[in-house]
Amino acid sequence: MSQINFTDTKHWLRTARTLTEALPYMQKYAGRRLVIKYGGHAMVNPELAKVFADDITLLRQVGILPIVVHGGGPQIGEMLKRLNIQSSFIDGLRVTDAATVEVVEMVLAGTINKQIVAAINAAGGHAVGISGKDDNLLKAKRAEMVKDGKPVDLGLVGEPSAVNPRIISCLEQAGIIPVISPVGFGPDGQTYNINADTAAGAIAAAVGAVRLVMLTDVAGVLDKAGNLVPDLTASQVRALTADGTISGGMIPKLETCLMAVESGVEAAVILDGRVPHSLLLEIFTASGQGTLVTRG
Ligand SMILES: Nc1ncnc2c1ncn2[C@@H]1O[C@H](COP(=O)(O)OP(=O)(O)O)[C@@H](O)[C@H]1O
Ligand SMILES: CC(=O)N[C@@H](CCC(=O)OP(=O)(O)O)C(=O)O
Repeated sequence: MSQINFTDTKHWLRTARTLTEALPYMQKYAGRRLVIKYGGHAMVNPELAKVFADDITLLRQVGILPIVVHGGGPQIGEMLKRLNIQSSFIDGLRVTDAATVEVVEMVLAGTINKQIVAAINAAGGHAVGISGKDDNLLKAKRAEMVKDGKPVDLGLVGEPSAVNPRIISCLEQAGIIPVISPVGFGPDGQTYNINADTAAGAIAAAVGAVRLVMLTDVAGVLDKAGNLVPDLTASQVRALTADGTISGGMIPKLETCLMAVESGVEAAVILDGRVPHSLLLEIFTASGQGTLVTRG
């Protein structure tokens, strides 16, 4: 519905018509938490990365509480290649040995986390980067996977066993945007590689987020003919998974969306991170973007 040019956030904010359109949504989301999963594929373009930082900053400036949980799968892959460490995925999850988990933590909690933090701060926001290890944010246990009736050993892949969101509240109270890398730790101090979608979903559920937004590199969930599916309920997601329409990285993404909406998050959205300002378009306009997942 909106014909406004979204390529410049400041222009967008100055436009009275846009403000009129956005105001009810600003009021709806004011003071509420929005968990934004920023996928590794969505962050490879530096111009889009700047736009993302602008949008996150803007959300905070209008009184919404964004929590960024980031991935970095392609960037981990590049570093593993440089180090001559072989890597493979099963149903969207990286099989992770001791050498791999070291690289995962280095790339996610080091390079990528700090890039995002620096971009938000350069955009005029206040961001602090943490990982799941900080203040016990993400406790993890070894992930269990069964494929074709047989158990699959993914190594040091973790799934959240407990989320302690205290550090998030502390940062928010100080006006700071938390930027979280999905590295967790087990009871014995073992570092676990948690898929960023899974971590974002667990955090969204634990903090009572109003929405979980997943920024990725496709328009949303596509059907077998390649057309965008605008809305999905839990039973439809299960059917699309069973008939193979959904594969690879889309599997943990949709499983997470289901878990989130079943845990009280109002809705989860899979959005095209390649479209400038898709986040603002989704949050502040009536014409939703991507695929909206609800309990149904
Ligand atoms: N039905 C589907 N619709 C859209 N994408 C799908 C579907 N099935 C599998 N995919 C794959 O899932 C990918 C998104 O997952 P992933 O690569 O893990 O993204 P991210 O790095 O953003 O987490 C898409 O690029 C696409 O290749
Ligand atoms: C267990 C597992 O698969 N962990 C992921 C963590 C990063 C991630 O999820 O990044 P994206 O969101 O960019 O895919 C990995 O090692 O690639």
